[in-house]
Amino acid sequence: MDGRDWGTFLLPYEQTVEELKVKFKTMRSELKKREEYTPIEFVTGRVKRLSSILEKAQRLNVKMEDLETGIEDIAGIRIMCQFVEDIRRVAEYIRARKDLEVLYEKDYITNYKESGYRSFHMIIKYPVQTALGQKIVLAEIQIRTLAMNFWATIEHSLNYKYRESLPDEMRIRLKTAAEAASILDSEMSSIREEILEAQKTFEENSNMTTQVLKAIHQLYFYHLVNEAIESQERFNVIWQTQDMEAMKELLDHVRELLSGAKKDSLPDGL
Ligand SMILES: Nc1nc2c(ncn2[C@@H]2O[C@H](COP(=O)(O)OP(=O)(O)OP(=O)(O)O)[C@@H](O)[C@H]2O)c(=O)[nH]1
Ligand SMILES: Nc1ncnc2c1ncn2[C@@H]1O[C@H](COP(=O)(O)OP(=O)(O)OP(=O)(O)O)[C@@H](O)[C@H]1O
Repeated sequence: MDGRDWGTFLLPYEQTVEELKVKFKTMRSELKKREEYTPIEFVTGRVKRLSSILEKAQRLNVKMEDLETGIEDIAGIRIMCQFVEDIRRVAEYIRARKDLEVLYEKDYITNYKESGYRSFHMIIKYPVQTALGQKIVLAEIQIRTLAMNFWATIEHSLNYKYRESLPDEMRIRLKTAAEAASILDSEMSSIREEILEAQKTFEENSNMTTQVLKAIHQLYFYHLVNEAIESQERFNVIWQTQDMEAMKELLDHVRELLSGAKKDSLPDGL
């Protein structure tokens, strides 16, 4: 091992992790304010411990002088999402950023690892402004769902690096647990789709109801009193049954009455 000052070596990585955490936490709160929904649930980050850097360098045959390029995750952040679909959205936001450059991506969701591990990884180049000037460092961004994170956290604590020494039975059970987490993600996504669909239908129905009531009210302005009363009675019946097809027909009918009345009320010659 060389005699470099390891504390100083890690400084730009520490700054990178702090800056990236702030940036993605800010993105979370901004999106929440703008769109009421944010694809980012929470963000964590860490600088790899020296012992882990050295162990990985040995494992990957990276020379000491090549650590900065050979170990890509000395600085790492992790973005947790509620739904699998959110992961693609977050990746899009990252690709569009001007303050970093995506070097490459690893899609362990489509191509999950032998262990069962699922996540979306991006390796980025990040320019960090140090007291000595700009330094470009590599950093890893892991994007995953809460379920993927639950699995990976537990599997990590069971020491994924030494998986080779795990009994086969344990390996298989961990893989089965990863499948279960993936099924949970799919199920939550489909429930979410249905909830969004139901919310949309509710919104459309409530808009139509408002339009019908406004249109009936307008009939009085054109002295179509009988038509207004008859339409209101039809509305009352439809409202009880919540038959939105019939509501649409009523809306069309009242609109026809209104456009006829508007034509009749135009001055001669127009
Ligand atoms: N818990 C868990 N995490 C994993 C697993 N595979 C990868 N990871 C995480 O993803 C990171 C990147 O892994 P890889 O894409 O395989 O890249 P790598 O750094 O060349 O490979 P490693 O030697 O596994 O670190 C790792 O440093 C871990 O944080 C796994 O099977 N289980
Ligand atoms: N990109 C990341 N963002 C946030 N936390 C991470 C990231 N990568 C790893 N961690 C976490 O940091 C802790 C220490 O892990 P470590 O630095 O040994 O890295 P590892 O990625 O798990 O392993 P490897 O040596 O294979 O890269 C673990 O709790 C791990 O889950």
